[in-house]
Amino acid sequence: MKAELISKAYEIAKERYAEIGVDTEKVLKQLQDFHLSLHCWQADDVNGFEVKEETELGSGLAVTGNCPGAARNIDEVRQDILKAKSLIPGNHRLNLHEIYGDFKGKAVDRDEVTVEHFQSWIDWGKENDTLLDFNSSSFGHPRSGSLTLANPDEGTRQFWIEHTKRCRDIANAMGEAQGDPCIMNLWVHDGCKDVSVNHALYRNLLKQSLDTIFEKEQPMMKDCIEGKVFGMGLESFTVGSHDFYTAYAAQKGKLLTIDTGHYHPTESPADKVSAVLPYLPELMLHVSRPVRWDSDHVTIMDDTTQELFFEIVRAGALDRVHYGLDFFDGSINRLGAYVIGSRAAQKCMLRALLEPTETISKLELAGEGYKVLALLEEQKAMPWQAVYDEFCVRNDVPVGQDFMLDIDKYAAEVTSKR
Ligand SMILES: C[C@H](O)[C@H](O)[C@@H](O)C(=O)CO
Ligand SMILES: [Mn+2]
Repeated sequence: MKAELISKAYEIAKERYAEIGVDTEKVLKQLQDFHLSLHCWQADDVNGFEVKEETELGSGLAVTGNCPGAARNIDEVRQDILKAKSLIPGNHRLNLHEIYGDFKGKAVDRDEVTVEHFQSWIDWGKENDTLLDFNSSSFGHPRSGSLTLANPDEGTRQFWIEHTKRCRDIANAMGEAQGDPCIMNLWVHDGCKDVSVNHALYRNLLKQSLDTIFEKEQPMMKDCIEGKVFGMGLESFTVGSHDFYTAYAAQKGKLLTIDTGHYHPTESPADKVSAVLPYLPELMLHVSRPVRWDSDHVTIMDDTTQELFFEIVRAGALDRVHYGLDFFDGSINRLGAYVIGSRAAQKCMLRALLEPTETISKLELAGEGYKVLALLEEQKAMPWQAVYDEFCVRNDVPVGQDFMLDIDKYAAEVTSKR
């Protein structure tokens, strides 16, 4: 795209926004401070680096598609993530699952993992100016079954408690090493495929497990807990539902993870922001896109995502939210998926930052209903894209669809040879 054209369009956009009281230069600074946490698992279809017998992902999760070029090892995941980062404006964090440890070809069971298995990631983060976040991994293991932390079997439950405690130690060490708290997410698939009568038992067990896991103070990490409406093969009941974790987080001062793919089709994740923030310290997002039974399609600028970012900005909660991504699609170019999803999340944030919220809020409080509607409608066609293009230019990344050229080149030179 022609640099001159982009700059002209931006200058016009800047004036248009100034007319409604919005300072695009200030917004560009805010967008620069908006850091996504890129999920490592999009690079290799949630495979990870454990030495294991071929196992299906399972545990309520599934990745479909066989687009060639998936990363096959730690070097390829790192290479792809750096490539993705070079095509996404701004600087972003990396979100690691425990199964992505540097196990060096050795079988390390989940209750044996230590920070040593993540030392090379910590070093990589430093070398590449990338802060790390972390996740315990309860899926895709011979002991995953349908119940982990809520399993009535003492041995199985203790195995997963030990795993999760170790993950907190690792997250805390990451936080210490990077001088910035590591955000550690806990999601377990625990649930039932069919009708069951022991819901209270499972939930009490999950609560007890969480209490044990969280006993140790870990100052350089933050715990977040993520509910889900159902998982594949676990359709009838989810132990860690949204209500369960919201209540737990409120009582214990933990962060709640809102995964936009984890709710009923007509339930609004955006509406949860102002509902839970009076009770919770902070939120973690997993920005994704549900399509029927799948919760993990690539993020796009759909209404759900846009509304979520509007709600965060309108609530004045920008610095109380952590912005993780959580989609995985093995049917399209994986690097393309990273870039499309990340840019879509940024654009939704940009549009929210460009809203003349104060003006609209005053009109609403003055009872000027039609003007509120009118201004909100007008925002939809304001030239926000020109501001995003300028953001790309200032960050020295391809503007608009030009990133496809880089992705095709990378596919030809790198991923097609895998
Ligand atoms: C890899 C998983 O998607 C992730 O850990 C979890 O956050 C989830 O959303 C499960 O549906
Ligand atoms: Mn998630």
